[in-house]
Order: sequence, then C-alpha cells, then structure tokens
Amino acid sequence: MLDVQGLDVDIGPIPILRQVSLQVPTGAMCGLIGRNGAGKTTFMRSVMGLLAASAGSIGFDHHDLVKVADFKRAHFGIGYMPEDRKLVPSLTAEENILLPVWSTEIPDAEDRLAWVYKLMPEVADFRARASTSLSGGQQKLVALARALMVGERLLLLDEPTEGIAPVLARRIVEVLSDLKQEGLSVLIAESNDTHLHGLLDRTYVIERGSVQDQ
Ligand SMILES: Nc1ncnc2c1ncn2[C@@H]1O[C@H](COP(=O)(O)OP(=O)(O)OP(=O)(O)O)[C@@H](O)[C@H]1O
Repeated sequence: MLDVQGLDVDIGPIPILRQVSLQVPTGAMCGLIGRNGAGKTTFMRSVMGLLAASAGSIGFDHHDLVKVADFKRAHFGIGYMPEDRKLVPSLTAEENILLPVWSTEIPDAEDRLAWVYKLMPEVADFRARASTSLSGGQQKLVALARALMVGERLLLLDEPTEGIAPVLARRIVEVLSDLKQEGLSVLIAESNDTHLHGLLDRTYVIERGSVQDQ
C-alpha cells in the first residue's frame, strides 16, 4: 500500500503541493484527477524521489520513501511512466524497455519481458524499431512496458491516454483493465476520468496542489 500523508512539495520558492494525503491500497487502481497545472506530475515525481518533499511522509512497504534515496526507490518495485514518455531516441523500443533492468538488475527480467509482451503483443511486433520511428501512442505503450519491467508492486502512470489517437487510448485502457485483473497497485493521473470509467476503485481530485477524496 502507498500511504502518503501531509505531503508538501515546493519548486524553488513556490509551494506546489500542500498537505496532500492519499492511499493506494494493495491491488487497487486509483485515479488522481485534475486539470493541467494542478500538481499531478509533481506528486508522481515526489513519490519517485525526483523532487524533494519539504514535509510529510510517503509510506510504502514499511518504509518512509522520503528518507530513501531516489536511486533506491526502483528497488521497491515501483514503476513510473512519465507524461512525456522520456524514451531514449537513439535506442530501439526493446532497449528502452530494458533500460531499468540494467540499472536495477532485476533477476527475472526475461520472464518479466515475456509477460509484458504477452500483455501487449503489438509491442513485441515493433520491439526492434527505433523509438523515434514510433507514433506517439506506440511510444506510450513502450513507456508503459518500461514501467512494468520494474513496477511489480506499484505503477505510477502520468496521463497514459493523453494526446494520442483515440484507438491507442482505448488500447491503453484495455491494457489497464488487464492489469487490474493481475492485481497490481496502480495510480493513474489524468485530466479527466472519462476513459477510466469502471476501472477505478478510488478517485482523488487534485486542485491547485491540494487533494480531496471523492
Ligand atoms: N520547474 C518548475 N518551476 C516552477 N513551477 C513549476 C515547475 N514545474 C511545475 N511547476 C508548477 O507546478 C504546478 C503543478 O505542475 P504539474 O506539472 O505538477 O501539474 P499537472 O497536474 O501534472 O499538470 P500537467 O498535466 O500540465 O503536467 C503548476 O502550476 C506548474 O506551473
């Protein structure tokens, strides 16, 4: 379970998140819904340790992640799919997917990759292609596959259906639905929950850096 309590995050002198508390219970799929600039990305980057918290705690697996160095957080089985995909352009799709494996030395990487390809066979089909030759939606699938390689326990997905062709957005929702059956804990940030109907066990609304439970 991810249990965030009273999280404050500042960027420079500006307070961005204020007293954010939310929980993602084990096996639950939760939504973090808010318009552009509400603080969704800031929240996810804070959980990953890419932004420092100025107050509060990020409880996961009996640890307070605020006290754990960012490079060690991937070892907790947390996978992160950034909004802008952040694929390495000079690498193929598969090399991008395997990037976190090289840094975290996952022991069962081959089995995990086979599982990811079973979940998204189309990614296996274009695995040898340069990431730059893929469409925006295909790149999102690659970013999701990369997050799944390490995200055995918790997935943080930042706007997975945003800005891509409707057919691929629907495909991503289908994959999310399959992941729900697998019992993964997932937090999905989106600007609205129209694509996510029926998938979310719990929805948090974020507005100007503050979260309300719904
Ligand atoms: N590097 C930065 N410097 C100053 N302000 C920032 C910086 N990064 C984000 N912000 C501000 O923090 C607030 C929250 O941004 P954040 O990216 O977390 O929102 P978001 O909900 O993810 O929206 P979006 O979908 O547009 O990314 C916004 O007001 C944004 O302008």
